[in-house]
Amino acid sequence: MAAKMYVLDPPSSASSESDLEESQPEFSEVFPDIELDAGRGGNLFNSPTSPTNIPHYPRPPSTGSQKSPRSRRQRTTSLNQVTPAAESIIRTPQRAIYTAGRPPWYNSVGQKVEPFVIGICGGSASGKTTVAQKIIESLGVPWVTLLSMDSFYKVLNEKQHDTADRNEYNFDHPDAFDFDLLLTTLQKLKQGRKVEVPIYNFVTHSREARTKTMYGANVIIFEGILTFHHPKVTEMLDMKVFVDTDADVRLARRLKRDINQRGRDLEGVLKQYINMVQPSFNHYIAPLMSHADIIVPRGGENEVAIQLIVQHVQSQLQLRGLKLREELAQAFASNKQPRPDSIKLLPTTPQIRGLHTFIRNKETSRDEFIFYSKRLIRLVIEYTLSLMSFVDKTVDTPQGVVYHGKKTATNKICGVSILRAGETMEQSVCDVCKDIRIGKILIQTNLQSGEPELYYLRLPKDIKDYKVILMDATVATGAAAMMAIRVLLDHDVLETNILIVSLLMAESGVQSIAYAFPKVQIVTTAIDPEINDKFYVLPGIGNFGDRYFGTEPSVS
Ligand SMILES: Nc1ncnc2c1ncn2[C@@H]1O[C@H](COP(=O)(O)OP(=O)(O)O)[C@@H](O)[C@H]1O
Ligand SMILES: Nc1ccn([C@@H]2O[C@H](COP(=O)(O)O)[C@@H](O)[C@H]2O)c(=O)n1
Repeated sequence: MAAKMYVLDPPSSASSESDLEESQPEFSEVFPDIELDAGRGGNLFNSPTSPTNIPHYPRPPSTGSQKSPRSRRQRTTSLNQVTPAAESIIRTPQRAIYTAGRPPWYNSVGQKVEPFVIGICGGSASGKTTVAQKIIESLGVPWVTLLSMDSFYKVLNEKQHDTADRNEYNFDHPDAFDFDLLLTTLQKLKQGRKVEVPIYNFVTHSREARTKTMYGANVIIFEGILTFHHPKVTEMLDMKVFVDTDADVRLARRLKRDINQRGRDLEGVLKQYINMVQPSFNHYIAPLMSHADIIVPRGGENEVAIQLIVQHVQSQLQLRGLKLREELAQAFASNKQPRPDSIKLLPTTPQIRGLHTFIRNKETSRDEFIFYSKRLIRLVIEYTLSLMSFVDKTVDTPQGVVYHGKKTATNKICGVSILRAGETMEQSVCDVCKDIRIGKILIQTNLQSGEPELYYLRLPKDIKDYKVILMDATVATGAAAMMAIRVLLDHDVLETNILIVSLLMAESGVQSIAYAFPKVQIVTTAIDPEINDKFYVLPGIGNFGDRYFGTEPSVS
């Protein structure tokens, strides 16, 4: 399935422009197009509808200019985006759901697998962005981050602004760029972490107030006129591509683009080109060609060169590729390990076994299934709270007598549900933690690869300061739970501050999580011994989400 390029405004899948006036400042989202219902976290799924049974409404192809009802304008700003697969957008009257997600970017021991970084360098209007778009289209991987060097133009002072307005400021000199910011941004992206990328406005020669939130991906493309200028940046590139297009073609394209899109006039473009763009190209940019692994003459129309690049990237991705679930399923299957202390199993009382008997019974009606699941959820959530640190608190009773009590050491507790099944646990956590904030992570299984993929996330912006109760109804191989934990760690949540909470876990899943993330507490009401070749827990409860939301496939 080919990933298609969509330039959205608000932007495409994994990047979001965080606009100070317009966005909700308390939450950051990966897919801002998804509209959540009002409330603490919003309800992504109006049960019983699941994303898999909502019809697909592919988005019509974009022309490349960013358009939304919020701000319709021509592209005057730097281009940074992460691409979703086009066919994989579900549109309902209320919301859009992206159904192509990011495959695991970590291995079976929880360590990150670095993305493949392609650097594209070349003169202005040589076709760098076009080449990048074509690579993305052909790559067929669902999650690619495209970072543009334009975002890192320095902020100008008043005098420099006047110079720029007279077309006399040299934007083609290395000094025009903030290489420090560029370096840290690229480093963070390469580590899979969240970054805020400036949005550059070519009309005003300035950064916009809003930024774009971007995440590392399996492939990162970084393009710009001086991509290979800084040795530390060049070091980070796994593949260096130079787009070599004739100067007259570049000038012709630039004239058209700058007049149509960047608010310039003919005279100004020519003046800037002759005095700065051309000399800087000859002096700084053209010599960078010697760093390139591949030179692409003529740019985007050179299909052969683009296919060669794509084949190389695909083979590199395959080398790093993961059969994560399979690996996890086998990791601890034959190798019986003692359970680590981080695993907190509720005492297996007759009451707990009784509740399990209801929800494991295939004859249990949906109504009863929901009722008894809710009871069990409440117990596991209360138990989770009992694992928090408590401090002494003394109060006066209405009788004027002192009571020496306790209170939780922190009020900064946040719930994060792994959609869809984890959402069933939200109400319970809201019932026991007053005013708790709820985040959401949508992870689904890719039906072709069998691997979990990250589709959407919405987390409180300051989540790093919180203890996080991460909720999923069941854990089998642990692949999805590990993905969610990885997301939290990438948002700087401390491993010691994460508790993964489930009704039922498989022994090997528990072991995998505990081994990969030893400081994460794992809380559950039962641990089953096996998983089958479809990665279902045995004896298990079947598909919890399907039974709870009533979306079980009908048996004819
Ligand atoms: N092969 C091509 N044929 C015609 N126009 C092109 C071609 N490649 C790029 N362009 C146009 O030239 C301009 C600059 O291309 P772009 O890919 O944005 O270059 P860069 O990123 O190097 O500045 C854009 O307006 C684009 O539409
Ligand atoms: N305020 C600015 C900033 C940059 N430029 C020109 O943009 C060119 C780089 O962008 P490409 O998309 O062409 O790679 C560069 O050559 C600068 O001269 C500008 O005109 N105004």
